[in-house]
Amino acid sequence: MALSGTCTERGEVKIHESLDELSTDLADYIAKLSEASVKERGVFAVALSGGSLIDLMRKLCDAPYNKTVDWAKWYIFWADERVVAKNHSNSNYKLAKDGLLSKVPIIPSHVHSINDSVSAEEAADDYEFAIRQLVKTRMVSVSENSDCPKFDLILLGMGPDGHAASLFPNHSVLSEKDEWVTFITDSPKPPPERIAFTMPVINLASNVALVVTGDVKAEAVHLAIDDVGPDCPSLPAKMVQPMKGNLVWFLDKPAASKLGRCQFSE
Ligand SMILES: O=C1O[C@H](COP(=O)(O)O)[C@@H](O)[C@H](O)[C@H]1O
Repeated sequence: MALSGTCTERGEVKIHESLDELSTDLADYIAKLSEASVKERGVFAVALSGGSLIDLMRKLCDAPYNKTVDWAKWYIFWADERVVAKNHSNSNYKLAKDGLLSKVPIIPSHVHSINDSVSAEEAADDYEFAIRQLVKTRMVSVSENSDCPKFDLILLGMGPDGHAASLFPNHSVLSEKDEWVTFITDSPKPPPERIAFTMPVINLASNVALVVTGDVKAEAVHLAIDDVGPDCPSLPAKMVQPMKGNLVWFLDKPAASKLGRCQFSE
């Protein structure tokens, strides 16, 4: 069973006894959001990341979710992508295709991957243009006070350095306010060329989940969630603060091992 604690500005924090338990809880959370969104808007616009997240989503491919989720209503995006060919082992698209998308009946034309045959800058521009068209048709919802996209769910991982999507600590793109999709060519983690949703787009989503496992990430989890005072470095994961949406952290015990702030109850 997950131990759950609500930390006011930092969202709900769920700590799991095992990766198996976390995967079940994550599948349940995504399935419930999908059901609510399809009921309310007729569609579910979800942005994926790469890394360990996709394997942790694996239970969605099994019963009951493979049958109960309304896959035909899903629209898939990437909160970050590496600018490599789609069949490259570094591609977040390939990871998701192999681990999830090829195993459930998602409509291929609903899968919005990046153009990988251009530069990172052009890929970011192309992707933003594609999202703009889908915002016009409301396949992606729009925020109340701007023309910005409001994804039903953005699923993020976090690196040991606190990076989320491909937004790395101290990088200038962290302060990007005008673009929806940005690019980098100097990622400290290979491959160097990547695109990512900007912080404003992440923080306008209706729901954001940060899915983080392993003791190598415990210090960054502590810095991102606990109140560590004014000297706390500005971590991308800490900057994930949905303005009106809900934030949920899915952690395993090793990732949560340095957390001090939350009081948890079963
Ligand atoms: O490079 C990336 O890393 C992060 C974290 O990956 P993880 O394997 O440590 O979970 C991932 O969320 C992001 O999508 C990816 O491009």
